[in-house]
Formats: sequence, C-alpha cells, structure tokens
Amino acid sequence: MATRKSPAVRKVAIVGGNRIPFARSNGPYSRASNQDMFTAALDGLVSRFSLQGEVIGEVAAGAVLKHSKDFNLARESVLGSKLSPATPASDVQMACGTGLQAVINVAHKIALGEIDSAIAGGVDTTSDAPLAVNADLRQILVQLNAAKTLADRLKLVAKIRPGHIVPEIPRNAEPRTGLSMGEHAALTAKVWDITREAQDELAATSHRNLAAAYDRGFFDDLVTPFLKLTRDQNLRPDSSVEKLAKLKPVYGGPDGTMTAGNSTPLTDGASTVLLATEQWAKAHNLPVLAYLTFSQTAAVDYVHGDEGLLMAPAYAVPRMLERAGLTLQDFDFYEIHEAFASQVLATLKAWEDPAFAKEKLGLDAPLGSIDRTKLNVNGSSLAAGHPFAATGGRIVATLAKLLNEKGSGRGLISICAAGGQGVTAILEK
Ligand SMILES: CC(=O)SCCNC(=O)CCNC(=O)[C@H](O)C(C)(C)COP(=O)(O)OP(=O)(O)OC[C@H]1O[C@@H](n2cnc3c(N)ncnc32)[C@H](O)[C@@H]1OP(=O)(O)O
Repeated sequence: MATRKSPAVRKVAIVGGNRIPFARSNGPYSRASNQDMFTAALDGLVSRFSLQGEVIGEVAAGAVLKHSKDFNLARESVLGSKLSPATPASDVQMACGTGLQAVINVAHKIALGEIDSAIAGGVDTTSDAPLAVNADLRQILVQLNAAKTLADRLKLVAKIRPGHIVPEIPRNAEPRTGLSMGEHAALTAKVWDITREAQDELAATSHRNLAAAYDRGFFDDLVTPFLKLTRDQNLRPDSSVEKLAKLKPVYGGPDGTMTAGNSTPLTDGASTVLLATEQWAKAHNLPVLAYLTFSQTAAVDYVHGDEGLLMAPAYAVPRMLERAGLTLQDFDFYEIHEAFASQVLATLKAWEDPAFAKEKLGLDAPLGSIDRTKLNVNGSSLAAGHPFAATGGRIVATLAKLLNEKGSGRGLISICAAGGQGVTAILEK
C-alpha cells in the first residue's frame, strides 16, 4: 500500500537571470515579435546555465500586449528555444506585475514540491502592438468567410467603407476611467504633493546608477546583446537634474510636474529568471544567488474610491512585512519599480504618513522612511525603460545578484500595476 505524504514547503532559490537590452518603442526591435524577444531571452539563459535540451519543471511568462496568435506565448517560445520541448509552459497576466507574478507562481510550485526547476519572465513590445480591425469590419469579414457564393461575397465586400479600415489601437489607458497611467499618476502626485524637483532628482539618480552598473560590468552576465543592442537604449548617462528641469510637462496639464524624463518611456524587451530547489541547483552545478522568501499582492479601488491607481504596493508591503515579522527598515536593498518618479515618491510618502497608516492600513504608527541610498542602486525603469511584463524579471535577477555580491542580506521588491494592483516580494541571501 502507498504511504500518504504531506507536502513539504521547500526553499526557493534564485539561480540567475537574463534579459535582452531594453529598446525604445519603434526602435531597433520594431520588427521583432514578443516570441522573438522572449525566445532570445530564454536562449540567453539556456546558454548561460548550460540548459540545452533540459526539461525544466515549468516556464511561466506573459505579455501585457499580445497578439491572438500568441495565445500561449510561453509555450510557443519554449518550442522555439533550445530547451527540451517536454518543458511545460503557461502564460501569466497581471499587467506590469506580470513578470514578478510569474516568478511567484512558479516559486509556489517549487515550494510545494510539484516541480524542482522553473523559468519565469515576461516580454512586451509596444512597437508590435496588436492592432485589431474595427467591430463593423470584423462582422463583415466573418460573414465573408461563411459566404457560399461569389455573389454573396461581392455583396458583402460592397459594404466595406473607408472608415472600416481604421484599426482599433490598444490604448495605454484604464478602461474604467479612460485615463492613461500617467494621468492617474499625475492625480496621485497632486494628492501627495510630490514636487517636480524630487521627481527629476529620482530620474537623474536612476540614470546615474544604471550607467555606473553597466560601466562596472554588473550586467555582463545578466544582459545578452540582441539585434546589435548591447545596453538599454533609453539610458542617458548625461541625464542631469538641470536637463530634466527643462522638459515640458506631459501629464497633469500645463502646471503638471511629470515629464518624458521622469516617466518611463514606452519600451520593448524581455527578461527571464531561473528558479530551483537547492538540490536541483547543486545537481546542476549552479549557484544559489538568493531565496524568494515572501510575496504579497494587493489591489485598490481606484474607480470608486479615493485611491491612486498605482498605490496598491503601499498596501501589499505592510501586509507582507507583518507576515515576515520585519519592518520597512530591515532591508539592504529596495527595488521599487519606477513607472513614474512621482509614483515611487508617493508610495514612500504614504509609508511615512501617520494618517495613511491609521486610516488606510489600520496601524498605530507609519512604516517610516527608508535609507534612500539603498533604493534602486543599479537604476530602475526610468533609466532602463519598462517593457511592461519584462520588468519583474529584470528586477528579480538584479536584486538576486546584488544580494549574492553582498554575501548576505535582504531586498524588497515592489511593483505597481495597471488595474490598481501591486505585486511585492522579499528576496534573502
Ligand atoms: C504600472 C506601470 O508601470 S504604469 C507605466 C506604464 N507606462 C507608460 O504609461 C508609459 C508612459 N510614457 C509615455 O507614454 C511616453 O514615453 C511619454 C508620453 C511620457 C513621452 O513620450 P515622448 O514625448 O514621445 O518622449 P520623448 O522620448 O520624445 O521625449 C520627449 C523629450 O524629452 C527628452 N527627454 C526624455 N527623457 C529625457 C532624459 N532622461 N533626460 C533629458 N531629456 C529627456 C527627449 O530628448 C525629448 O526631447 P526633444 O523633444 O527635444 O527631442
């Protein structure tokens, strides 16, 4: 008779990551598809860790903007990669939190013993956004497909009008409010009184830190050149506060504080992360850079309530800290995704605010301030760019490597996402 076994929770190791350099929208990757880019990021990981022909427990990944032909983008990318075709794959979608949520999904499977290894990641392209035909034309085309005679077909073709040719273009906006991410962030910036100067300072620091990290070779084993690009194209090492101060507001009207310089640009790119049990890593002679120890998601009602669209991490992090028995100050590194400089600063301000702590979080005292020298020390999305679903993988791989370099410590990841959601995690060495 078989002996019943209880699932044991196992430690989840981050072995390492890989990504292609991030490109500006309609730039060098304008003819590359999500599959091309994600397969390139996968194969970069495969060659880095000698995984050719390997059966991985699962590949989980996603894209925020997907063509219908990419109904299972992760699986198609696996089939196009050097991994064994016997590697299962699933698609994940949590807007800008997709990459980190993919990491968390497979981490849970590893922890519960379902799989021993996994690759998580994400990809996005705004250059190859899925344009759709308008609804009227779609109806005619469907009928045309079913028409039995030439006469019927000609009758239907005659119904097509010039206006039908206008495609439906995906908008970078919340369907329930009609406002773009930037317009929502501008409202939050006003509520939290985030100054232009503070935003430009954060943006300049992001560029400075990312440039320094490239210069010291930090990304030599994290970024695989793709289509002749060797560094993130958005990176401007000379992006000073003085230069940023000259840019015109793009959100929040003529008096707005948000510009093209302190907002992330539209970006194309892909990232991957290899996760495993300690035993699997050891058996494959691979390192353990760090462990994923906690994760937490949250969502806010930005439609009916007074919450900022990108403020969900302000709720997820305190819940996670409570579960982990940690304070906000117990970290060596903070990786806070820079969708907009104003959103990072609003989140930090919320954690410092006694009224927010009491009224929104139900806490007696605020979480407090962080040591800003530990924030995004190798740059973040303002400098690297933000190919929506690829950002989580970039951050996890960067933080795991940072912790491994330090030899000990703990890092906090916080990613805000469209739809009023937030995905957060803790990595520890
Ligand atoms: C959960 C989330 O993550 S939500 C976030 C999702 N992402 C988004 O919403 C993307 C938002 N970003 C955008 O839509 C666009 O990038 C915008 C609207 C902000 C800006 O678009 P554009 O105007 O096309 O930007 P563009 O790159 O041309 O920059 C405008 C100007 O600023 C300058 N500029 C931009 N960045 C910098 C910088 N860091 N330093 C100095 N100058 C800069 C450019 O050189 C350009 O100057 P020019 O007009 O003299 O050529």
